[in-house]
Amino acid sequence: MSESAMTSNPPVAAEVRAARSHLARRMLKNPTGLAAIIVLALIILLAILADVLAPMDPSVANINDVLAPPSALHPLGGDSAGRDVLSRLLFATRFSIAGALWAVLIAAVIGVTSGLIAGYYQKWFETVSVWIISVIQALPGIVVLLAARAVVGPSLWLIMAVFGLILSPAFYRLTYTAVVGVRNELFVDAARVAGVGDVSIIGRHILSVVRAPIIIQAALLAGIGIAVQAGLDFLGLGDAKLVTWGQMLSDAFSRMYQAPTLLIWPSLAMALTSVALVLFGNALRDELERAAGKPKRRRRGVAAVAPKVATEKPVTHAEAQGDARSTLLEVKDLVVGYDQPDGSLKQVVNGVSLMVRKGEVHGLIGESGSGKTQTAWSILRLLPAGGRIVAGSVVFDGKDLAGLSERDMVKLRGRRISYIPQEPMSNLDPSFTIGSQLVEPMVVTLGISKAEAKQRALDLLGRVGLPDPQKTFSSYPHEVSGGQAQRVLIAGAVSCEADLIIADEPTTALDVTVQAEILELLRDLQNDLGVSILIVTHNFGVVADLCDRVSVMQNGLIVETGPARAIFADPQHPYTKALFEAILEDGAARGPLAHSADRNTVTVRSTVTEKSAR
Ligand SMILES: Nc1ncnc2c1ncn2[C@@H]1O[C@H](COP(=O)(O)OP(=O)(O)OP(=O)(O)O)[C@@H](O)[C@H]1O
Repeated sequence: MSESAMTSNPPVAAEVRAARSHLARRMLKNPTGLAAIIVLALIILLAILADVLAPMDPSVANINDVLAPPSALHPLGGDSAGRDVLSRLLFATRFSIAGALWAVLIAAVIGVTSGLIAGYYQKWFETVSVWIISVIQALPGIVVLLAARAVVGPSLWLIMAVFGLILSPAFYRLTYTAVVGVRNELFVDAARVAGVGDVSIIGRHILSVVRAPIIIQAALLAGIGIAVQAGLDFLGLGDAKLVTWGQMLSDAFSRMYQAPTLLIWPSLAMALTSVALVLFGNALRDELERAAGKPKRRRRGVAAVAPKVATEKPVTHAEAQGDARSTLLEVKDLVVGYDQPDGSLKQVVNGVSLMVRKGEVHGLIGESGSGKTQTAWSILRLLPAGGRIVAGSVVFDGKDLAGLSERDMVKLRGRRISYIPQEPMSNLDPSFTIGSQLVEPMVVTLGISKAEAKQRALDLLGRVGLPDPQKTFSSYPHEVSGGQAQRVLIAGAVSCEADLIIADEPTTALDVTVQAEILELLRDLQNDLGVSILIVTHNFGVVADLCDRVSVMQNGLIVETGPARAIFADPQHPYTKALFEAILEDGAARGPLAHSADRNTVTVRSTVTEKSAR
């Protein structure tokens, strides 16, 4: 399948995620949503313009207007003290809405911030915040409010701030769950690898996912806030200096038999606002569900495998003559393990040593589950939760990355070491255009202006073979094919002029024809830029096509290492031989591969190789 053909068949989940970015437009097309937005906008407008619209001062009483019926002077009549009901209703709308919003704001700030931090960083913050949130939830809300009223006095703002604290667990749980769901997304990892800091990742990639559920929650809690505040005022516990719907209700209730209509206005205002808030929340949720259709997000699988201890030394081949390039990356005796719930350690890399020289393409090959990806992630220091470097060193350009602080690693990722992932689509955030995802790391990492970064991104998109860079720049990930997305990620990997690119099976998720094109692109870029590449693969065709040197991995160990040509010519380790037996054919050699004399005498039955040899 060609790239263009693939364009017509983008993954459904990607379409679905992109649809979220059009949520506001969809809400305006949803009749319930639109009606709720109009009603809420009108109510808020009345509250803001109360000073202008109110015919009288809401607190001025006139003995002649006590329980006065509606008239030209008092369109809604007078209350029990002879104050204008319409004016009071307008000001009550202002203070009731402001009180509820204040409580929701406090709840959102506390709940969302702690939920984001606990979900993203986890560890001790999660433990502490869960404990505090559980304590808040265990407190009987109304008792706390009454106690707070006794302590702080009849202040609307202080009481509603305490109510906001009581409401905060609702935001915390929502945000925490959403963040945990998205923090391990590949596009979040990709942003991290590109050198984007935690604050930017949280603000841009994580908050964008949780903001719609937060708005829904805020709408529903605002309704509750209005009801609780009215309840307190109704009981006479509110601030007598501020007119609210609760106070109006309390006043009307005391004169229910003389002037029952007084109950109607504040009740109507409360009911209308609460219903509009609930309908707004429901419409937003419906639109989200319609757009999401519960997309399945891919997560790294956790497979069970028996740990293997390093017992054998890798077979090493004599170095290629005249290769005096200096070492860029040296991994020594690397052991990676995952802490298990029973306290034991599951070892997945058992003492790997390998070396990548400047300007060299090094292949890391082995069967599925042999630990190639774990080795690559260890170099980037991006192991999933629970995983850690147990022993060994990862020396990059003279620095041991295994002992580097996270802050220093952030500076290194993207700038000095970049990453090309296995699944291009999952590594692009569906909510943002491709252009913005290329520009952001360049602005952060290279410190250049947005305009400069845009020009650079357009040049790179052209350089990686995308026919219409401007169009791709403005496209969302679901609007390009898998091959095009991989070209975009390759552009991203070279955008900050990294010295080392770690490519984790960069062609696995692609159609074979596209695989060949991507390998060709990598080869060209490597020749032009002289960048070092560590390529993880289980395909000898890829090694033959690209690599100067190769390390063969089995069960978390390197069993054989050396120049690709030497290993192809004379594999020593039984495992390497077995791998070759599985793929080599006896036919005549097809002739040199296109790019390098050092990589030119290998015969491999591989569509990829065949294509590039053509
Ligand atoms: N989160 C995890 N917890 C525990 N073990 C894990 C975890 N992730 C991976 N592993 C184990 O690490 C081993 C090596 O996995 P790795 O992903 O490095 O394999 P690989 O050689 O890259 O395979 P593939 O080619 O299929 O990607 C696997 O056998 C797996 O069981």
